[in-house]
Amino acid sequence: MHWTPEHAQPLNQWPEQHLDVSSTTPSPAHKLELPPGGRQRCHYAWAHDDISALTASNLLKRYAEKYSGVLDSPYERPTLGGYGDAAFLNGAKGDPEPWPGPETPYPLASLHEGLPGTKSGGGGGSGGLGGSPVLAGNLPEPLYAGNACGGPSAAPEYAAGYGAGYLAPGYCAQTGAALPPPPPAALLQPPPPPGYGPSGSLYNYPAGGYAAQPGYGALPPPPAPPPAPYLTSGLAAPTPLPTPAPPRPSPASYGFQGVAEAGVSLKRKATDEGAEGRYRKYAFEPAKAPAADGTSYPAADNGECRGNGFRVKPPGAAEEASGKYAGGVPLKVLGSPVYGPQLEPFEKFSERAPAPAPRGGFAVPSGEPPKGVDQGALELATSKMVDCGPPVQWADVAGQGALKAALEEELVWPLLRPPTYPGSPRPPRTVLLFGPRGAGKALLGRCLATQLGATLLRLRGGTLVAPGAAEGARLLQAAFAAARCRPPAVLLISELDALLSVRDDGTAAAGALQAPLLACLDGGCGAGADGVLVVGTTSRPAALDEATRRRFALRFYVTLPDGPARGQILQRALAQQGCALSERELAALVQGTQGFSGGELGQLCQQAAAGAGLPGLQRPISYKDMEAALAKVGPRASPKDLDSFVEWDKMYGFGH
Ligand SMILES: Nc1ncnc2c1ncn2[C@@H]1O[C@H](COP(=O)(O)OP(=O)(O)OP(=O)(O)O)[C@@H](O)[C@H]1O
Ligand SMILES: [Mg+2]
Repeated sequence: MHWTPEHAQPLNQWPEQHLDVSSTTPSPAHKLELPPGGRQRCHYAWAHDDISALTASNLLKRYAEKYSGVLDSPYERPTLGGYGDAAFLNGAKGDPEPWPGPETPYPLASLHEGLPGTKSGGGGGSGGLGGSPVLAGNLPEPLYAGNACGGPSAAPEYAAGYGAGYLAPGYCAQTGAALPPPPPAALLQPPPPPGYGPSGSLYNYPAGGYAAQPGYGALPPPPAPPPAPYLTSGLAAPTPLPTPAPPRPSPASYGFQGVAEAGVSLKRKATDEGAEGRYRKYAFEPAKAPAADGTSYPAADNGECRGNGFRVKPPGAAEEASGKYAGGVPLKVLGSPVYGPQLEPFEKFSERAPAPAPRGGFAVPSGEPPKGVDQGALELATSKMVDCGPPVQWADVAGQGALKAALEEELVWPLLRPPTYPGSPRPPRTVLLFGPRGAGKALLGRCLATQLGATLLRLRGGTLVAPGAAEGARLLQAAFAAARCRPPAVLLISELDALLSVRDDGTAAAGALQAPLLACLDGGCGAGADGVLVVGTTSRPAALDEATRRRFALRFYVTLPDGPARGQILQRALAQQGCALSERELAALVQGTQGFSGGELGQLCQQAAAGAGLPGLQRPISYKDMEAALAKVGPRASPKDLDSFVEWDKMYGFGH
């Protein structure tokens, strides 16, 4: 469509123009019925996204080049014909015709044409509602009803330039509450002259806003507008900020700035659309879900020595004073790497300073010897039963990770923790460790004493039974009394099953020492007092009758060491013999000692050492010596035994 003088008529007398920017004839879809009494509706292409991005960007470019020149030169109202560039009218694809005459302002000036207050004459703009590239096509009502649709007009002399900026490409009043997003900008214009702007009288929106634009009222806000021809008017925009689609402001909020900002972002959208379809990136985006948190913390590196490798003493290294704990300093006892926080080094039990006052439930009044206990027996017990071995850290027990954790959580911490409230349940004072011979039950008992900072008193069931029931009973009571005298104390009774005679059919029978044992466990002879923990161990749990079994609040299965634990025990034992097998040999040995207990592994190494020569004269143990020793030392626990442990654990154990 070409610009004709009829377009110079007042806006509301203009014939309805519904131009599809892609053609000069309105498409049926674009032909909107005028609402009754409604004013001229201008429906711009961008609301119906008829203009292609390419066109928009071409137009943008072209106008940017052309329009920028205008701003610098005194404004001359161009002749009417100057706006009629068909390309802009119709956003026709392909290059628009050369711009006629001097740089003319943004063709939107025509929007002001015929508006009250606009300078008459020649009209302006590029063909009025349908005349501007912005206006081409069926775009929704301009926001400024006073302008495009009969409102007060923009100051004429700036109309085109500023009006263009202000009226803005594709900007027309919405007759409804739901307003299309403001058109983008051509709006990067220099600020309008004073009085020309939303606050000026120029814009008085109809009271109560606009009726809903057909098709807009009830619908969800339209998608962000596609690039529109109005972009042609924009000067070279500064790099618009990547802004999300502007919120849909109410009509009154559309000031020059508002539109400018919106224009900028929309302009950016258009160019972005034109460039790589980045338009969408400025549309409103729901917040992205935070990245799925799939990252787990890397498992602790068990490869390091602290994890589960014994710190092997280099061959020939001088034997360190015993009593030091693992941490690179060889111990007399076999041990596994650090478990849990490294504890303070302890001195030997006998030389050690008085045990640190135990904290929490294990704190006890100073040990008054219990009444009625034979003093002789007490001294005997104290001298014979108190264990002066080196402290044992969790790390000195190879493997058994789950069991160590259970012991710490179920026993050590509750004992060391102060009673949470008066009358709170007392922590357990008795624990039964059962499992194959040499599996490390006593070692764990010693470890508990170290963790509790307690005096360790050890006795074996077999030793008690030997002198006869009466003597045994006396010793037992003395042991419990001694423990009571040196709180906190751990009373480790190994081979508990020996205190109970067992019928041939394997069922438990009341043994000679069962009665005194139960009495002591029940608190007689001072055992149940605070500050004394009784650890019973047995490799024949089935021999314990129910009465005895129930006296132990906790019951844990001490299993045979697994492969890695066997490797650690072997390494340490061999290192103490000044032997260093190759990795491969060690691996073969670990493989060949399946089912061995820790005790049996120790015996194996001792056997190999014997094969390597007399003590003190022996050469380093070789793999061959180990192979020879394997012929003599084997695992004692049979698969049947192991099954019975598992069964008993299922029935009476605490699992871990
Ligand atoms: N897990 C282990 N880590 C390090 N050394 C171990 C381990 N298990 C056993 N040992 C060593 O094996 C030997 C026997 O251990 P312990 O006396 O604790 O076995 P036990 O279960 O009490 O045997 P028994 O049932 O015969 O009393 C000890 O020298 C101990 O240091
Ligand atoms: Mg033992």
